[in-house]
Amino acid sequence: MVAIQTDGLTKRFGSGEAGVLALNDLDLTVEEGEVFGFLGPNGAGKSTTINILLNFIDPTAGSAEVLGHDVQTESKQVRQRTGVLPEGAEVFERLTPREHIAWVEDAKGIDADTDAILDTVGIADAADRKAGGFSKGMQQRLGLGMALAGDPDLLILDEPSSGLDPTGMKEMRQLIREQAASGTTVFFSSHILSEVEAVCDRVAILSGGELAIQDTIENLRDQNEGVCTIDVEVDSVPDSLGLDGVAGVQDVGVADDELIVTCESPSVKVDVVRAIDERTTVTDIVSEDTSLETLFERYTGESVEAAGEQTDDSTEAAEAEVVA
Ligand SMILES: Nc1ncnc2c1ncn2[C@@H]1O[C@H](COP(=O)(O)OP(=O)(O)OP(=O)(O)O)[C@@H](O)[C@H]1O
Repeated sequence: MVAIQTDGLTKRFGSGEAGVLALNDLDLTVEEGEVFGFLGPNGAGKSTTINILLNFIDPTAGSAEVLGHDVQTESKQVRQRTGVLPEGAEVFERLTPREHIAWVEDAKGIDADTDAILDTVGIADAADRKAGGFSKGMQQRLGLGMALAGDPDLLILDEPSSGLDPTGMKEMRQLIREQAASGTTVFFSSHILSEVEAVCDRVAILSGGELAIQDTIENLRDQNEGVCTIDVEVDSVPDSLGLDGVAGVQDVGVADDELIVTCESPSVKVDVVRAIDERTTVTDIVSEDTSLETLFERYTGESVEAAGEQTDDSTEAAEAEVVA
């Protein structure tokens, strides 16, 4: 079944020359059980899309369904079955996390296992402390806890790692994976492309209010990778490399015990390694995939930095720590 479907979704703010076409004829499909990454530079229309899905704003044209419910006429059912972490989640300063979850229980008419949720998001120790003094990361964790209340079928997370430290980011990935494994569809927007790459089944890239592409990251790579290079380390370079007969090999270079082979497409790489392996012992292979960053830049015409990814030293250090 389809978790999110938009047909010709269009949103114009204002009119005339001062008007902004925030979304233009967006057709998006998110299957149930998927982890779906929603990407795009600042102003691409991501929040506008999410706000329409949650019926916070009306589309100018087109329609959208969430979990089979029309977002405008059946928004109550949509909200009942959807957990939302808005961008920069704000908390009620005078309420404790326990009271926040109780507030969601009231609003949605559901029962939640509050202790288990607060434990999952890592703020069980602060369950009865007023949220006024919470750090941004704790607020984000609390926001996520509120999204998880009632065991929703769909999680919509707007920049979920915003404000989280490296440990928090790692836990967020883990949690997204766990939610997906239990059957929950996860739809999230992010500027942190490594995060998207690590957890998503499919992505959509928005650019200027229009859908530039939606596909699996693998397919995007396959379609976009042209000429590529593979470095094959061998224990001794044979007199004849045996690569003349391999279709798709464009060039071969030798440096010490390394063969640098240029292939016309990624699918050639396997044949290259097999051919070399028949004549000598392959000790290492280095092959770089097209990164999501490259794809993002290709589809949006913007560099990731310009599009809003934080690439300051602290973020890079944090990411490195997470990967490690
Ligand atoms: N209430 C509004 N009134 C007028 N213009 C708006 C309004 N909300 C959004 N826009 C405009 O619509 C366009 C899309 O904005 P939107 O917030 O959806 O982008 P986004 O992809 O979520 O960006 P970001 O990554 O910066 O959050 C932008 O040009 C924005 O200025």
